[in-house]
Amino acid sequence: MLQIKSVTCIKQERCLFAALNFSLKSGQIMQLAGPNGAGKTSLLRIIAGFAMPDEGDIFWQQRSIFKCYDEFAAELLFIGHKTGVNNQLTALENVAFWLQINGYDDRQDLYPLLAKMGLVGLEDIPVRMLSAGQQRRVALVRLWLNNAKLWVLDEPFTALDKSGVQFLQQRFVEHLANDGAILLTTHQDLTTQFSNLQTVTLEYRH
Ligand SMILES: Nc1ncnc2c1ncn2[C@@H]1O[C@H](COP(=O)(O)OP(=O)(O)OP(=O)(O)O)[C@@H](O)[C@H]1O
Repeated sequence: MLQIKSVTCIKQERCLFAALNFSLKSGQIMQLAGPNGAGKTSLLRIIAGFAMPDEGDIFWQQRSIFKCYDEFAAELLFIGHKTGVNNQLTALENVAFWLQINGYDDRQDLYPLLAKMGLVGLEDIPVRMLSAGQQRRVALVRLWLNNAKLWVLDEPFTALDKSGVQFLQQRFVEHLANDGAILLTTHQDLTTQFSNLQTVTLEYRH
């Protein structure tokens, strides 16, 4: 499904990683580990096609993502550090917008979806007035609103409480069972036992 071939990244004359190789198949989850500054976000951004590697290439279904980016992008859901949520809008308005751009029926009842993420009573408040964890919950509603096969998630558990972390991992299980694949960074251990979990660790290189 996804192959990282011989990928090198250099930032400010520091080589973050060199000739990195790994692959991810459908049904698999991969945790990218490593200390602050090791290059995890840089790698995720390259894999999502937002930045070019200094060397190497990323393949999706055997083709370079840089040569078939539109097809790859249609299969990708990237949720990064910045939540991608419009802070001026309410949670409900954000979700209605995502539904529209993903071609879903935007007249459906959105309240149950927000309730799933523990946002009952907060649906109509501008997102900027929510806590960091609540804002992240709004951002993560997107995991229920698309058919992307590959999820690339940078620190998805940040600011979530225990129940949020658990709920998110249940969603991961569903996605993997539907032949999806997940690549994520997290500084905390996953609490769900995933049978198809792989870990890649980036060391901090000086
Ligand atoms: N846009 C940029 N321009 C220059 N240097 C950058 C840029 N983005 C990141 N870096 C540098 O690249 C290195 C790796 O950063 P990156 O964010 O990929 O690390 P990380 O492993 O995700 O860290 P963390 O665990 O703290 O999120 C850091 O030393 C950082 O200063």
